[in-house]
Amino acid sequence: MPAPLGAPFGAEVLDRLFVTVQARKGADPETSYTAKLYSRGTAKIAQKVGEEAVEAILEAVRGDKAALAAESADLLYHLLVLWADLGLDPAEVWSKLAQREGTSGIDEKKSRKA
Ligand SMILES: N=c1c2ncn([C@@H]3O[C@H](COP(=O)(O)OP(=O)(O)OP(=O)(O)O)[C@@H](O)[C@H]3O)c2ncn1[C@@H]1O[C@H](COP(=O)(O)O)[C@@H](O)[C@H]1O
Repeated sequence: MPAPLGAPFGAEVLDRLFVTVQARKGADPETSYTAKLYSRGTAKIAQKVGEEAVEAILEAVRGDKAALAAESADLLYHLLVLWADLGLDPAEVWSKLAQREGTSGIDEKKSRKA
C-alpha cells in the first residue's frame, strides 16, 4: 500500500524495498517488473542501473530537481535489484558508508597513495 502523502519517511524505505525485491525472486515476470528484470539476467539489470544513472545525471544538469528525485528513485530501485540478484546484503553497503563516516574523502585518497 503506498505511504500516505506527508507521512514521515526516510532512508529506511530502502530496507523495506530490498525485502520486497528479494521476495520477487521466483515471482511471475508477467505480473512483477522486478521478476521480469531477474529473468533478463545480471547484465541487463546492470545495464538498467547505468541507464537510470544517466537519466538522473541529465536531469541534474538540466537543474530539474523534481525530475532528478524521480530518476534517483528509479536508480536506487534498480541498484537494489542488482544487489539482490547478486546476493549482496545492503548491510554491507551501509557498513562501508558507516566506516567512512568522519574520514575526509581527500584524506582517504591520500592514504591510498601512501
Ligand atoms: N520502486 C519501484 C520501481 N521504480 C521504477 N520501477 C519500474 O521501472 C521501470 C522503468 O521503466 P523503463 O522504461 O526504464 O523500463 P522498461 O520499459 O522495462 O525498459 P527496458 O527494460 O525494456 O529498457 C518501470 O516499469 C517502473 O514502473 C519500479 N518498479 C517497482 N518498484 C518497487 O518494487 C515493488 C515491486 O514491484 P513489482 O516487482 O513490479 O511487483 C513495487 O511495489 C515498488 O515498491
